[in-house]
Amino acid sequence: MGTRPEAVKMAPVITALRQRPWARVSVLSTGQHRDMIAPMLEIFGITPDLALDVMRPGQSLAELTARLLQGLDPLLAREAPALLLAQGDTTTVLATAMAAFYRRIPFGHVEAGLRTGDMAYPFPEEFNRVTAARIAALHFAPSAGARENLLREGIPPDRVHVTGNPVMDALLQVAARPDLPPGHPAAPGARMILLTIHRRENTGAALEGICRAVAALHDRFGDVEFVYPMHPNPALRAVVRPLLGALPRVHLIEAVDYPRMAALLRQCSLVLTDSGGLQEEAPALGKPVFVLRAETERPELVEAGFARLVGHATQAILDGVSDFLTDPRPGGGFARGASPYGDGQAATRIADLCGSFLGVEACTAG
Ligand SMILES: CC(=O)N[C@@H]1[C@@H](OP(=O)(O)OP(=O)(O)OC[C@H]2O[C@@H](n3ccc(=O)[nH]c3=O)[C@H](O)[C@@H]2O)O[C@H](CO)[C@@H](O)[C@@H]1O
Repeated sequence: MGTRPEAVKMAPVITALRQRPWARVSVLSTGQHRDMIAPMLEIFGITPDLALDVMRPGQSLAELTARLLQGLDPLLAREAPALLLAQGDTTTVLATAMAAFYRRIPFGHVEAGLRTGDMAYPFPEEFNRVTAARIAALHFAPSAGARENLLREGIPPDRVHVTGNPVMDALLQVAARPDLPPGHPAAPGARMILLTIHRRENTGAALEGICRAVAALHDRFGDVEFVYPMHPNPALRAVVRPLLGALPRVHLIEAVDYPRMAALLRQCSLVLTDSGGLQEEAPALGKPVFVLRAETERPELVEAGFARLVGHATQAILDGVSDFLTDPRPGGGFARGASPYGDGQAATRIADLCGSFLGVEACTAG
């Protein structure tokens, strides 16, 4: 794993595998987002066993991929795992799948089959996940739609399993903790909107467009407070601070740890985000989502009415969110109900499937 979302989604899988008598699990952190991954793993009581140090200032995606391959290969030669797992669509996942291929180690892909159908969007993630799927021996699809995408690409059906998304396992476990911290202080009766923005395509003019919509909503609705845990990327902060920093009911805060994120999700009335994970998490806690992207690889959320795709244009966001805030219906016209991403038992299913793939499942009986 290399980034914060990989940590949150793999933590339940690591825990489930570690409970199997047949499994010896090594956790490898590639260091892609080292500062964000370590605290996330700590929440789940996980410490990486192996670590790479691949980040260099200003390096290109090609350099990062090359450095990952060079770092992974000797580790795979030494550890010689029976199975290698990675989650999602980062450069770490692409390089892990390729390194496994070169060493002829079976690769299992968690969160398999998400697609926009556009290689350029999101960039480079669509390429990363399509390529990882070509290599994978085992595909753990979060939804029936994701499975269909893989079958359309010619992946044999017996290799594709709908497990749900382990983000559900992580969220439901953490949100149920008795020591969940408080969310963010807000005026009595205020409606809180949780905002996060971090995707490559939402920088520069796109980010400005989103911030102008937030500023206009702030001025239009006096009972609304925004809480924005900011991604550490300085390029994002340089745009956000001048546009939103002085507004009294827009709270720009540092990135929060996962229990605090669960508390903010519980507290909020609405989520505005370009995050994949938050799109999946918000409906699980009954919160509507406006997706600040032109396309989503999670169409089931939009089709079932849990989320609306609103892009980054100021007027579209302003109109969409204003309609929601003035809609008298409960939930503002958004759907509420069972999440399309499962019941919080994805990790157990993934561990079971790894066991049967390796032919050791009999050892887990009882
Ligand atoms: C194209 C795309 O959609 N790709 C996604 C992308 O990940 P992402 O967009 O989901 O990433 P983030 O938004 O960073 O968040 C992730 C987690 O961090 C929590 N969080 C957030 C802010 C904070 O202050 N404190 C927190 O605790 C938050 O609740 C959530 O669980 O790559 C993943 C890896 O392959 C993919 O799986 C995933 O499809």
